[in-house]
Amino acid sequence: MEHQNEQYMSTLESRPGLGERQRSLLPQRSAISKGKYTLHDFQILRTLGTGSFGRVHLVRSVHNGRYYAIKVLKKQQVIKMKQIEHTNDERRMLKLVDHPFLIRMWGTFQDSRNLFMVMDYIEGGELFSLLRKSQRFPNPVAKFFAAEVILALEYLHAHDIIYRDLKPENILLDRNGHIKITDFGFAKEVDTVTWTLCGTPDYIAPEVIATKPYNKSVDWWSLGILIFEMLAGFTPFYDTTPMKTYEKILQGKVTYPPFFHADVVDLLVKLITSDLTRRLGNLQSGAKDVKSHPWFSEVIWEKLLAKDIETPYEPPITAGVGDSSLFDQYPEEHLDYGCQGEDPYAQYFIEF
Ligand SMILES: Nc1ncnc2c1ncn2[C@@H]1O[C@H](COP(=O)(O)OP(=O)(O)OP(=O)(O)O)[C@@H](O)[C@H]1O
Repeated sequence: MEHQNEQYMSTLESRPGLGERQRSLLPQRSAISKGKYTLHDFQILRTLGTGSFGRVHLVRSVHNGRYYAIKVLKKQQVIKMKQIEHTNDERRMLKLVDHPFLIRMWGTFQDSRNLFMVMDYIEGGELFSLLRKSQRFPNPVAKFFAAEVILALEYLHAHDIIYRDLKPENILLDRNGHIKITDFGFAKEVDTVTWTLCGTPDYIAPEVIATKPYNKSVDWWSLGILIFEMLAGFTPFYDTTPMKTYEKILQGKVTYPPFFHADVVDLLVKLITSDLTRRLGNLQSGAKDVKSHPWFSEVIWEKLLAKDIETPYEPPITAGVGDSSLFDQYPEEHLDYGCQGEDPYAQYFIEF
């Protein structure tokens, strides 16, 4: 099973200050403080996933015996890839957000080489793995996951956060089969527009490729790609290289498989459009327009938010709490965690 782990970030970067908030609209969750934990508070069990800057481990608290996921980022790698600002953004966003379908972070700490983020452990694995195993989802299953994603996006957008990296790899399933969106590495708090080229090739909106200013609209585009992929088993602009994929995205020609329902084609045509004045979600009524689309007519949004709706798939978590059999295996490597020597990068990560 291969993850498409290529992400593209350009040093075009957001132009400083433009449209970015100085202070957040979200309440600061006081329980999350920096340096609240140390490595000694956890026993590291295994690797759950790897990313561009480090890995995510399953860990167990030596105090309360509970399982958590710790995301570790190598400072040197973050700096090499010019991701200091995004990393600090990720920490800040995760500290702020509080929603049933978004990952919860408990705290952060650092040593001289690495940054650590302590999060809830979500046992059901990635939506990506389930999708590859299933090849494609039946209409109601895709609709259920899409609807939970919409509630998460609605919440983020209401707080002026663009997520920017929606894809099945970043959607985890909890033990009951509800989604949790993880990886806020590209999330950004903006009140107008931004410019950074980031995301994953297949999911990038045309306005991002064309380096035009963009906003929350990019997440609605990615939602369209996600729904397409869940129903088809492949993405609409798939090609062998990112460059060819970008070309296809800019051409904007989508072929809808004949087994797609007419309702969903209508929805996708309105999401996967480069015309920002017509893209659903990006219009006057925002997320409401998406939620009231006929494809979602049977969704009772309040019940869904309350998790008061039966999930279509319950992850087979056989070994009880802390089971990690639904995650792929990654080769374990020697860990250089806990170094307390000289830290040449200390000034870049004072929030951790
Ligand atoms: N809270 C969690 N519980 C369980 N598994 C998790 C959790 N957070 C992350 N993972 C696993 O680790 C993987 C990598 O996490 P994440 O995407 O946050 O890392 P990343 O370094 O930002 O990766 P990328 O370079 O792909 O953006 C996820 O796809 C998932 O499989």
